[in-house]
Amino acid sequence: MQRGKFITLEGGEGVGKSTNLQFVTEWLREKGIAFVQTREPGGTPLAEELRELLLSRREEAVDPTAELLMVFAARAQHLAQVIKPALERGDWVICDRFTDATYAYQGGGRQLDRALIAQLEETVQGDLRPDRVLLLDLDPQVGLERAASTGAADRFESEQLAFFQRVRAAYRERAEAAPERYAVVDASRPLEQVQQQLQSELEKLLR
Ligand SMILES: Nc1ncnc2c1ncn2[C@@H]1O[C@H](COP(=O)(O)OP(=O)(O)O)[C@@H](O)[C@H]1O
Ligand SMILES: Cc1cn([C@H]2C[C@H](O)[C@@H](COP(=O)(O)OP(=O)(O)O)O2)c(=O)[nH]c1=O
Repeated sequence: MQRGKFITLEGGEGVGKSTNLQFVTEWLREKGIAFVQTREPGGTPLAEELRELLLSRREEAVDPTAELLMVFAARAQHLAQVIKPALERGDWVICDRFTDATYAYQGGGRQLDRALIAQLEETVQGDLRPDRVLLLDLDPQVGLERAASTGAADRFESEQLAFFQRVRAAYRERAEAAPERYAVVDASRPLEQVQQQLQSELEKLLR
């Protein structure tokens, strides 16, 4: 049995992740590919509880290292319960955010040491990495304006613009360092053009 493909969708706030996730899953359905759609932080009951803890706004300042460890705790559970079994069955996995978000938000945004993130990545994932990262890239000012129309701000969305500029820079830096694994999609273009590029990226995975 051939292992399924592991695809992740990444980007800052309001880049169009939800809209395009739907496009990707419709494409998978059309192709008749068995897949699991999931998200991080989350994807299992325990990991979803950790997500609630991570996203809820609170009086107490959250220590960045505590935040980082919670993200990886959720990820370990998600990998064991959902992602690895799916890939081993031959299903594809489409995940809304994964470890690139940790490099972007905890590494870029919170300015934590990338070497520490790499160490946890190795411990939690072994050599498992996404086959393809679809990175929706957008000026955070535009993204935050788009996101403002979709509900109350969570703990991350309440950060300042400079935080999201570091998030974007960290994502782009990762994509530039390993262009064979990343598709950088200019999300400032009309949706139709964004989805044309996504489709051609997905079709490459069938070869
Ligand atoms: N390429 C695009 N151009 C203009 N508006 C877009 C584009 N993609 C998404 N949007 C709009 O931006 C808002 C946020 O999109 P959404 O998919 O919810 O983003 P995210 O999940 O990344 O926060 C929605 O109102 C959506 O219709
Ligand atoms: C996976 C992951 C997410 N996050 C953050 C980024 C998002 O602000 C938040 C939740 O992700 P998400 O549901 O994608 O939020 P949104 O739709 O508002 O973009 O979790 C991290 O900080 N580190 C991580 O490793």
